[in-house]
Amino acid sequence: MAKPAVLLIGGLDPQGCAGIAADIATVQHHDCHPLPLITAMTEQSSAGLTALGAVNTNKLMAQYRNCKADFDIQAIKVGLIPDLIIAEKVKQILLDNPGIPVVMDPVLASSSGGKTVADGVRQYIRDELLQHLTLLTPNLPELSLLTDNLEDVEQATTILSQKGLQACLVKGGHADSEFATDFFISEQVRFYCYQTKYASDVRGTGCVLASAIASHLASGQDMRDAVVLAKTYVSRGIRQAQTVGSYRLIKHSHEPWALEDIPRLCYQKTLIGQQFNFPSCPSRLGIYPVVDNAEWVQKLVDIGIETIQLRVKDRDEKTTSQQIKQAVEYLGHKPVNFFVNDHWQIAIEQGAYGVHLGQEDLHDANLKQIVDAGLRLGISTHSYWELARALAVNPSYIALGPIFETTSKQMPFSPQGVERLKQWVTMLDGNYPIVAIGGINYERARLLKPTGVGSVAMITAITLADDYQKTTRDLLALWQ
Ligand SMILES: Cc1ncc(COP(=O)(O)OP(=O)(O)O)c(N)n1
Ligand SMILES: Cc1nc(C(=O)O)sc1CCOP(=O)(O)O
Ligand SMILES: [Mg+2]
Repeated sequence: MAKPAVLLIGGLDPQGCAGIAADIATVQHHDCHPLPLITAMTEQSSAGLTALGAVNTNKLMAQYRNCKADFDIQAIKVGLIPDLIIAEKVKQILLDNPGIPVVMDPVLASSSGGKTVADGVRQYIRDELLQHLTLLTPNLPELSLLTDNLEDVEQATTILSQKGLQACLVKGGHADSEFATDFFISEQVRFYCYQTKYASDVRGTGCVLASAIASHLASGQDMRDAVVLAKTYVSRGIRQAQTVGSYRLIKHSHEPWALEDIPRLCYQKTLIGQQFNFPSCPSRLGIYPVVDNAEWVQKLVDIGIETIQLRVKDRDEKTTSQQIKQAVEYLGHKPVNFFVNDHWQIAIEQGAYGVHLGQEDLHDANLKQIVDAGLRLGISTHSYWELARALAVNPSYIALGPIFETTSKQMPFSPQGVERLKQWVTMLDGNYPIVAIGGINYERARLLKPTGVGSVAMITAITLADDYQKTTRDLLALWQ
């Protein structure tokens, strides 16, 4: 398959640290093809930016037409716009590519100091370009410059969205002593992404972040995943930063991420950095049937199942409560990891071993109450941003699904596949037990075993089996 082409509109830093040079390296590392369109031949050093060096617009447009002639542009990243004439050409290019994701890192002042872009450019970005962008990634000073010194981040981003901006990622949006926090806002969703602070002396990080997001969008990723993946890439790059000349630069690499590289995600400012300490559960939870009544719990535990979930849906409170109570009473002191799906209050009341919650369930659940009651917590994930959300909660295990196509539940996620599961097992190894779920039967469980995943959960493979006892025994023997 052809590599997605990403048009990079920005300035050349002849020292190769920021701007187009950083963009090219990033896009290439994301398996996309960079189309560098240079707006300015800057003169800069560690002492600052001394000249912007806007290029001739006829040359710029001739270069653009050449790119367009041979490549199918899948995303555009915009960086330095040195003057108004170039700004007008950038608008022309954006209008020429309707429906293509556009990420803009508004370079309004060089991080190394010195010359800044003309005042008119700032106004032009606000009045003429914002409405054509998919995402803007300002830092706090840039956000302030674009909104006439508004201090309040949420108010400032609201103003930008009134100008037609679709989404904004404010870097360092809520500066805090321990964490570096970004704020993402779009019409559909708003969230905070936070991480322990890394060294701040690394150059070109804004360019790398925006180019990485553009690359993920070019590859068809969801915006939330593009943001979380790009932030992970930047964090790892900063953690492994290398000294080059007078600078510290991001290391571009394909090495696996460390858990600390992934940002934590939450939906409320008050939850930034809030840690929970759920009790641990075995690192290998084994064969994990998910059933809808207490009778199934009894039948499967009698065969030797040690981890099981009661998932009662669409039943009244009284029946649900009775089912959970019946299962707990039957289990008594048996060494069984008994999880209750969704109904965390009843799980606490009845003294279950743990609770399983999905991402939406997390909005309503009182996690502190679950921790205080000593119950374990499992969380569903189906994407990287959901993983970032789960990590913020620090659960007892993380479920990834659907690994294969499932008929048991309608969901907007395509199958994750075996390779993705393998990647998560490596990444979370030793920190979080993983449960794989979705379309898993005996044959598929056999395929998943070499990934090292500690547990496979299933509904229909057992509950609709011709001979559920034989199927369960076979699965237990396979997972020995
Ligand atoms: C082990 C396991 N993994 C995932 C799920 C799904 O939970 P959730 O996303 O909350 O969806 P519902 O089960 O409530 O429909 C699960 N139950 N168990
Ligand atoms: C309840 C559920 N949650 C999933 C997730 O991906 O979060 S997949 C799923 C259904 C699993 O049923 P079966 O084993 O019959 O495919
Ligand atoms: Mg649920």
